[in-house]
Amino acid sequence: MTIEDRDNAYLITHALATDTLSRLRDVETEQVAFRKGLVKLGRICGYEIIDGAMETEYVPVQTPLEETTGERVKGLDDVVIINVLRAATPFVEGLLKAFPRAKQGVISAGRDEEAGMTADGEFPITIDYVKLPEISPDDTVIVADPMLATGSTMVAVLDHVLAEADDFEDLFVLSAVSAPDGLVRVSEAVPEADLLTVAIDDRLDDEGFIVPGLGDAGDRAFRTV
Ligand SMILES: O=P(O)(O)OC[C@H]1O[C@H](OP(=O)(O)OP(=O)(O)O)[C@H](O)[C@@H]1O
Ligand SMILES: O=c1cc[nH]c(=O)[nH]1
Ligand SMILES: [Mg+2]
Repeated sequence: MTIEDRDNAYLITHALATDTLSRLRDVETEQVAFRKGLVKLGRICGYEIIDGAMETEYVPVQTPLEETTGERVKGLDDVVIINVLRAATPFVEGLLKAFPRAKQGVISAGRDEEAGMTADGEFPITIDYVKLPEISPDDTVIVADPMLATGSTMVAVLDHVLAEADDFEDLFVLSAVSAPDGLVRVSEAVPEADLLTVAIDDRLDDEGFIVPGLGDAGDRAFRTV
């Protein structure tokens, strides 16, 4: 297992995750490679969640030669993945390779960049669209967004999730890169969530970008700059 406990977050330290993230950070990585990198990182993170957080059970298996004992992951059908539009879309595509039968939700959320960051280090968040599946007590809920900067978006998203579901097996917030301030904001607002991230970076700049970070993930994946 390559998930390490770091105070209020769990770091996904798989070598392929850090390798992929390093390529995503590179300013020379162009749109297609960037998008594919997010897909790959989502798949690796999905496998790590399975390895680190899901139970297995022993089951009898009849091979073509004889009966033996196999080990299966429990609860693979009881997974809900919530895609925070838009940067999470390729990340979620990768996660779905690990959880192909997941129920999916979508929340469109955006920071009001023109309003800018408040003195408290938050952004006003606009939520345009919310469509969530039914969340059951047995479900592992994964809210995916590659960037956790001030945490304002994630807190707003989790408000919607928790308004519709208060009973679930686990609630994971999965990101590729997180800023320390964002991790603290989300863990204080939603203590029942476990925060999983591939990297915890140094700081936020005056515009609320993660430094060193990887820039604007949505713009790089969707080529809107
Ligand atoms: O932690 P925060 O300070 O809230 O910032 C993180 C958010 O910013 C990005 O989305 P953005 O608002 O750029 O929307 P986009 O995905 O459409 O580009 C990112 O994908 C997060 O959703
Ligand atoms: O650094 C950041 C902060 C918010 N959103 C991004 O895409 N990148
Ligand atoms: Mg963006």
